[in-house]
Amino acid sequence: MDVFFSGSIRGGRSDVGLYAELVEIIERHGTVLTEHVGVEDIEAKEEAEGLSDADIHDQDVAWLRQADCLVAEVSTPSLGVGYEIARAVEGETPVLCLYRPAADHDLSAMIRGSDAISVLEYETPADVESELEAFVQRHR
Ligand SMILES: O=c1[nH]c(=O)n([C@H]2C[C@H](O)[C@@H](COP(=O)(O)O)O2)cc1CO
Repeated sequence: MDVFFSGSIRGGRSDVGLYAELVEIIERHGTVLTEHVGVEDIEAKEEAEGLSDADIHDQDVAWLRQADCLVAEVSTPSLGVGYEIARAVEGETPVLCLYRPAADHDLSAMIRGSDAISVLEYETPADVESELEAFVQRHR
């Protein structure tokens, strides 16, 4: 089972450690196509590999098409994450968003207000582990 994990990169990297923990939980149940989202210095690595913005976009859209479901950490707002969520919804790929109410930003109405998107509020990965596992298992 393939999971697309979305998390902020250019929107801000303050939650990168959390992304890595969530990726680790999901990887117990399937393949995370985008585990690079949880890698500390990913932009430097992509640059060293010579990846253009078009390469990044096209690869991510291909992974979105391949994914059985999408899990997004949405506490740090990100244009790229919002774009990936919207494309997943359009493609009828199940979407689970994880949001920490203690974060600096209120969750967008375009996420919380969508019937096609499930939102789980949490404080630490341990709080959300069993529901996250159940979501991933349900969409294998
Ligand atoms: O270098 C990148 N690699 C990459 O895979 N992405 C994708 C995956 C992330 O879920 C999302 C982050 O978007 P943003 O950079 O706008 O915060 O976009 C985004 C970037 C940079 O925009």
